[in-house]
Amino acid sequence: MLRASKRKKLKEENIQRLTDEYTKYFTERHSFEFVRRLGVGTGAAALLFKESECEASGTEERNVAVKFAFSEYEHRNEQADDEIENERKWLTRLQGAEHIVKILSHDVDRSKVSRPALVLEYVQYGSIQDLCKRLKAGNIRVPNRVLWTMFLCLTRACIGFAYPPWQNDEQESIPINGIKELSSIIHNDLHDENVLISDLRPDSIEHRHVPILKAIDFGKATIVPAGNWETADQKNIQEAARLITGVVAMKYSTLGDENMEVDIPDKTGNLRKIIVFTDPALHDSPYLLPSLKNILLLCQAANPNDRPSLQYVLNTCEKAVTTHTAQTYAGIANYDGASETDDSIRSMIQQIVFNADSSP
Ligand SMILES: Nc1ncnc2c1ncn2[C@@H]1O[C@H](COP(=O)(O)OP(=O)(O)OP(=O)(O)O)[C@@H](O)[C@H]1O
Repeated sequence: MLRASKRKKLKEENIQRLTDEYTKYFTERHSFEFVRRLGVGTGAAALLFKESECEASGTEERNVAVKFAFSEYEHRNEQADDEIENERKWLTRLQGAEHIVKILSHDVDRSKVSRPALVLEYVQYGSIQDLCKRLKAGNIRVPNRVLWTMFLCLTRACIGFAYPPWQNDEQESIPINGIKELSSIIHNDLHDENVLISDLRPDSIEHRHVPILKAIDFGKATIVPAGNWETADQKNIQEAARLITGVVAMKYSTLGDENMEVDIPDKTGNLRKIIVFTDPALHDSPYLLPSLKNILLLCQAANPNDRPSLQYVLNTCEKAVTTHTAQTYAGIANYDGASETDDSIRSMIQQIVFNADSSP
């Protein structure tokens, strides 16, 4: 058995060797320039490159992420390689959805590199986990209106999984009259390091002040078989609501889920007792609008059949994002509703997202 320090050293050497290999490969074949390492997960590492392309109008530059299979333990290498290939398959199928990271069309010649790799759109403002760390350090509460927008993003990502194909950064919505078949794809690993923060979209109501979120890491994605106890939509929306719970609780990777019985109004407004499995910080939060708290709780119902449909969650979030103003939050006791104005939201996002250092 190797000592932890020795294992760490070997791991670092291994990542560096693969980094050198990919830098050589992409520099020679694709006019890429290595910038820095983006992150290391359990089965892969990601590198940032600057890509320059000569167009008639001059040289165009863009940042791209290269993700390659890597694992700390050799016996898991094959699994890590399989996950990259699995991710390639799903990202190709889900290509074009606005809230899912794009796979870029650079095939990697496997005979020239030792491990499989993907070239991806670079999502530049760090993960939800990075955000939670900053919130915790600054003891900053995320305004309700920002939470609604973030949840709407993740709901659209879930719709993205459910109804491919998509085209040209298409905003995901439920197709009408069954013109698309339900895919039953589950992401299967939608945790706070697998949702990254991208840019604002000044011409979009949803992303004028709050940047767009994108799901990454489809290595464990799969299809839920028909007749499973939990459908793909039920599982995906539960993971999405849990992620927002982490933002409310300012906890990252440390949510302490518990079963609890709560009274929640159903679609018709009747109170029902429902068992939910979530961190008590969500239920106990004094500053959330009841409708936001309820929908987050409901999506984490222990019985998947109690979770709402994607259509219901989409309609509820869309309505909140498009109609709520700071005034909507004026009645919450001991809460400074001024933090819900457009100006406050803009300056908070500037402080905790755009001015923050997202490099490791
Ligand atoms: N497209 C991207 N843009 C920016 N950073 C990225 C991108 N893809 C990956 N990263 C960074 O690299 C890290 C590792 O990537 P990823 O989560 O996909 O690896 P993994 O080993 O499959 O993860 P896990 O441990 O969740 O299985 C991410 O947490 C993120 O910080």
